[in-house]
Amino acid sequence: MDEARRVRYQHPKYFLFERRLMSGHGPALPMTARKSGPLSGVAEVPGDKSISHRALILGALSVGETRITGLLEGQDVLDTATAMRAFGAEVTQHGPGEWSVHGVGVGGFAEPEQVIDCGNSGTGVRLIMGAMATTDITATFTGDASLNKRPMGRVTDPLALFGAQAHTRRGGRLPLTLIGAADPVPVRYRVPMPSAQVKSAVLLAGLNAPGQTVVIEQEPTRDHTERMLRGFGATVSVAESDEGRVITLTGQPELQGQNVAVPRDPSSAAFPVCAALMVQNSNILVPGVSQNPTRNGIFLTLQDMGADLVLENPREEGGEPVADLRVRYSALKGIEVPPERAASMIDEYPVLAALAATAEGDTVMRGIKELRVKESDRIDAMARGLEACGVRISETEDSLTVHGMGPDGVPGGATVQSHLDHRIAMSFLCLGLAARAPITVDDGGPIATSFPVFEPLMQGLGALITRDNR
Ligand SMILES: O=C(O)C1=C[C@@H](OP(=O)(O)O)[C@@H](O)[C@H](O)C1
Ligand SMILES: C=C(OP(=O)(O)O)C(=O)O
Repeated sequence: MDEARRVRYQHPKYFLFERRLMSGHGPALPMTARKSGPLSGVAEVPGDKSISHRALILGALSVGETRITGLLEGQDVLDTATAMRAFGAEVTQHGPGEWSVHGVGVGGFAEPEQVIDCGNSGTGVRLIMGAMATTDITATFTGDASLNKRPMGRVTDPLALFGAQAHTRRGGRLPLTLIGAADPVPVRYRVPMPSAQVKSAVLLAGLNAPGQTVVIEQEPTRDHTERMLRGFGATVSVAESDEGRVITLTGQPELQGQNVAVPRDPSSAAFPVCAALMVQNSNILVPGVSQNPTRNGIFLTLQDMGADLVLENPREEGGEPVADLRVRYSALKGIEVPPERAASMIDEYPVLAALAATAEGDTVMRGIKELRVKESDRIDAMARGLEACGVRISETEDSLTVHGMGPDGVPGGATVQSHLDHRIAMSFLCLGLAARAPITVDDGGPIATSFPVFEPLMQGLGALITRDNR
């Protein structure tokens, strides 16, 4: 058995999840959440998914050793680790969350012998396509049924400007083969939608192009790639202009392996935090969560809704601002979420929509069109699921309004479809802890892509969540 598979099989708890995700089909894993007593205790959520992908990819593009602690061992990140091995890096797990990468240097990727299967991960496939697009090699990428529906033209279009060629029969979707540019040229690219994945793919491609690659984003999106590129030794400057945020990268640096301490994931933290705000009399602590300002929109929004959410012990860890989140149950009021905040909380709208159902009044979420091209169409998935649970919603192409029913008002008593989307599954399981009747999600398997310990962690706080196929 190769190293990649061995590492996966070392996680017996998640064996079922991973078997299913690796094969791309198999039995669904229905899960049910029931009305629970107050949640209490300490919720140590796993490492940040965005930073974990980047630590592996930048480690692979560096010379020398990168040591990573706190790596998220979710399936999305494990698939990126497997891909980095296929491109020639040595990636080793030393203990829980402790990994090392011996990189091949910028431009040093080898041509993979196998198809690169990124599973459920948009971040994985888009960043890896960027990282290989300016090397004279060819690779074929695929994913699961969800990823293979998602748009890849948003990445292959700018990569073509460097000289890379994408071939797909599926209208810009996976599976696709990317032929890297033999003589890459640097690029100036204005990202047409708020997307850190597109920005990052262009920056990673720019690494092996001579001269300066410039990426312009109209709205700031998560900035981990810029921060980490600098940390690995690249020259990256950021300037605000009338056009937006202008990021300039000097190509062909020699990146040096680094020590990366991955902070805990704010997107995962949002689930126990919102659950504690739905279940009356809850009081939990979520320590060491990243408070990067490009990621903290959900916490600001919860405070705007009236949440008793206190950031204790703010500090810097591994170059990221972090804090311990103390959350006490609070009766919330619906608000209009500032649309300019959308990019800083894009993955948190599903759980916010669930929480909004238990608030008093309407919660209006606008400027969220990007949610339609995530692991599922998240506006549709939340709208249909909430309706099934007896909650009234209104939606447009780029907005969702949830008409709150108050702390005890959500009927529940439904089975909701998760559409191979971890965040939809977790959001409805959180809502089920506060609804009058249990909520079942048809398939909790994908939760292992980003938050493999969700179930034991929530149970440890007192949440009544069970698997239904025992
Ligand atoms: O760059 C990243 O790590 C991510 C960017 C976001 O996607 P988009 O770039 O599609 O907005 C986010 O939804 C995803 O979970 C992680
Ligand atoms: C959108 C997400 O991930 P990705 O795009 O990497 O699949 C997510 O984790 O919510």
